Amino acid sequence: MPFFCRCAGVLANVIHLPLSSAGKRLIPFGDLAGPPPAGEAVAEVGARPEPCPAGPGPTRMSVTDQAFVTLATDDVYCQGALVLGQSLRNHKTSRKLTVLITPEISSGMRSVLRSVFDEVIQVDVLDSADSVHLALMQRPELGVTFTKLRCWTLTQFSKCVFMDADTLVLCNVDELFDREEFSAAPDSGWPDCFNSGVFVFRPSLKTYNLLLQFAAEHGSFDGGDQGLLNSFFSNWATADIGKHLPFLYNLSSSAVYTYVPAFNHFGRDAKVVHFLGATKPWNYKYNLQTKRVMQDDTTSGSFHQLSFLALWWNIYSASILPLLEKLQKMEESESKECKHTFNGVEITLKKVSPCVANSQQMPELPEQANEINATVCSPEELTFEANEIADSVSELSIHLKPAKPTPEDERRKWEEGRMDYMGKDAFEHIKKKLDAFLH
Ligand SMILES: O=c1ccn([C@@H]2O[C@H](COP(=O)(O)OP(=O)(O)O[C@H]3O[C@H](CO)[C@@H](O)[C@H](O)[C@H]3O)[C@@H](O)[C@H]2O)c(=O)[nH]1
Ligand SMILES: [Mn+2]
Repeated sequence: MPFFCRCAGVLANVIHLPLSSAGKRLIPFGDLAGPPPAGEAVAEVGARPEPCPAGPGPTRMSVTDQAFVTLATDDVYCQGALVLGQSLRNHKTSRKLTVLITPEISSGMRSVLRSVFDEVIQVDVLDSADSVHLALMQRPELGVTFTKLRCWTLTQFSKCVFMDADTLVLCNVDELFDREEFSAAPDSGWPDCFNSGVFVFRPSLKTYNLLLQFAAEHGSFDGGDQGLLNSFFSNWATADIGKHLPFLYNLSSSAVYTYVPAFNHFGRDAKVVHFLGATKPWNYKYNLQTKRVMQDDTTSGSFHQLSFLALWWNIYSASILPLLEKLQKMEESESKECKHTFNGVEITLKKVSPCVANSQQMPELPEQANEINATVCSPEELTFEANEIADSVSELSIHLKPAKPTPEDERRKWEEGRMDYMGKDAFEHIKKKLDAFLH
């Protein structure tokens, strides 16, 4: 059987569709915290009066002049946009789903986006090119987030909710459209500023032009859109509490880590999780069989963070991967890996031994969390299990495809004495080149 067929079989075997199993709301930490005390959800100041409904509610009348909007300027951020869009669909939003993309997005990815979003709209990149301020945040890549400002040009809609491609909704959040421009939640790093990962706005060319003018005159204090928008909507902190979204609508997964008691107390009502910071869900690897996120030297996370990450990957493997598969059959490869390759992105499905997988993941887990306890294998078991069930265990990861080295890179390598003696710089290859040159 060709390997891609076996991969498909593996997927069919191990992936469950937790989000479509109606009636169950996926709160990864719910079981740990026990049942909510009566009336707790109503006691929150400024939040919606009833708790997050359990699972998708009844289908609502669709509202065509309002939309959730996100942005992706490359195929990697598209993976995030797809999971966000799917999470909004899973929770039966009644609003349109729109994604802004830039010319760099591959045609394959565009067609996948079209199967999740109602509208895929191309815009040109706006870049702050403000390396000094971006360096302060240690995020030189965030200049392109100025492209977010393009969302004000979507004047076919009367009101929109912008959501970063690294956010995920945990329940229906259509009530956000009851808010006015400019509503946003506090930033966990500096709560007198809002975080620009989730905000309510009214598209308007007038506002758009004012924003561009403001950007040209004042720049952004952090080099990204968040600094600019905070300076532009500068009375957010003090003017109207109605424009302060509860933190539950933009729960930064890193804040969970800094105030654990608050998270334990309020976290069950979280509605939107935001994976802000340099490490995104797609930088982790995911074990399809155990449904757990794996860590290596470059990634880390608390138990709660890992639970949110697992939720992201659940949606990715259950709903997004099949769309990618439809588009492009996974290739057979000698290293027992299936790969989807898009413009600059490789999505890899790899067979691994379960014990190897388990040994890499989750640090210490709370005792109650037995449903996600790691399997501990002795060396004998390891050999046995690797032989017996390696076939049924798969690992999923998303990578940036390494860019081809330029001729300058190659020359520098030679100058620094770092030749690839065993590969393309092996004597036989050099001889071939010389022969070709001489003849
Ligand atoms: O190369 C990129 C970078 C960003 N984005 C989009 O812009 C958003 C913001 O970038 P992100 O990496 O999510 O930034 P954060 O780690 O969330 O950092 C913070 O700082 C950013 C810059 O000010 C703000 O845009 C964010 O909302 C704020 O949470 C993403 O979600 C994407 O929608 C891209 O499409 N391509
Ligand atoms: Mn973000």
